[in-house]
Amino acid sequence: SVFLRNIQQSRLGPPPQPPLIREPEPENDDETELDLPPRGESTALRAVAAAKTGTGDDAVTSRRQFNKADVDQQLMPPPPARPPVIHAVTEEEKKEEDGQITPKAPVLTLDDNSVPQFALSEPESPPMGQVSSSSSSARQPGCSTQPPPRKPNPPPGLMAPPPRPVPSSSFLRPHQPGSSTLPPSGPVPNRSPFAPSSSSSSLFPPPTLAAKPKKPSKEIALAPGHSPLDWARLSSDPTANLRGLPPQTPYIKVTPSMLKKMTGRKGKDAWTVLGGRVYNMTPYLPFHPGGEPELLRGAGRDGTKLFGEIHPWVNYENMLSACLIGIYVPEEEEGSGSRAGPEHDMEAMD
Ligand code: HEM
Repeated sequence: SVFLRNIQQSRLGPPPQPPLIREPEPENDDETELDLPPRGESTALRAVAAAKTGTGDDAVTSRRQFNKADVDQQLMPPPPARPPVIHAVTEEEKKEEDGQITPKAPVLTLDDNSVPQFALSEPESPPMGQVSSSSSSARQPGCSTQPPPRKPNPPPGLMAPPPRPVPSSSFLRPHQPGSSTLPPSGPVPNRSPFAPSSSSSSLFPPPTLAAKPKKPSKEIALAPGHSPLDWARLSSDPTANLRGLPPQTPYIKVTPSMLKKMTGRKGKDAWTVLGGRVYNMTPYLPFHPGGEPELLRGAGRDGTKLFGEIHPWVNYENMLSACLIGIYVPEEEEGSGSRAGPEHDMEAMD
């Protein structure tokens, strides 16, 4: 059996060597600054031991690793000092300490793994390389209302930041002594609907068709109980005698000589002619929205033209139906009688 075992060993060859477990090379030389046992050093020590005692691939590999770690340590410059963890005290935290309750902002810290954030609204933020170079002035943009530190000269090896873009609009240009913040002088587009425009595409009417400025109203404040509604109630009352004539007096013919005496003065009623008919305006005087003096302008004469010039829309026939005296007739017809007959269309009015 010993013989057979030797034969098998000679056929199979030497037993396989255990695989060399190589520890990963240190990628971050920062750890050499810490108290942790440097892996590169332990590898180098093991390589030295292997080089002294053993031969073969293991020893060669260990020697190669030892040389590489040694060379790396000599060639690589020392890493930058690790910046301390910065806790930027925000304004909110200050207020919170004072007892004020305000919405809490998240605590922002800077450590090795955090990437400094830059916003376009903070053009004064230091470039990326300056965050770790000046740890005392490093702040997270937006954490404090204090202005960011003055931008120092970039350290050697860092490119200077690009110049700030100059706004193209003159409105955004910062104020300079001697310059005006007003828009640049020049023709300003006039958007008035009445502005003269060379184009005919405007939807506004031409100035000639635009509404004219209205005259100031001459309406007066009517006395209590003399509103238009009060007049409508009074004029519709059949018991009220608004004609100023004896009751049951028929419609009469009124000549110009008769009319001119009825001016509303000297104890006389105010008669007027509107559309060929004679009305007694006396009971309507305190109800006239334009005032008594205006109404009296038409008394004792034909007020048709004057009435139409002021308010042609007013329906005088309905409003003064209870104040109708008769019809307006020329002087020569007066002798035929004061009572107006059917030939004067007074019957139709009834
Ligand atoms: C003939 C002589 C008259 C003259 C001079 C006259 C004058 C005036 C004036 C100046 C106004 C004010 C208009 C304004 O500025 O808004 C007015 C309003 C008025 N007048 Fe006369 N008026 C006369 C006869 C009458 C008569 C006979 C009646 C009734 C039938 C009448 C009924 C009215 C009414 C209802 C208003 C208000 C019109 C409105 O608010 O739209 N007026 N009048």
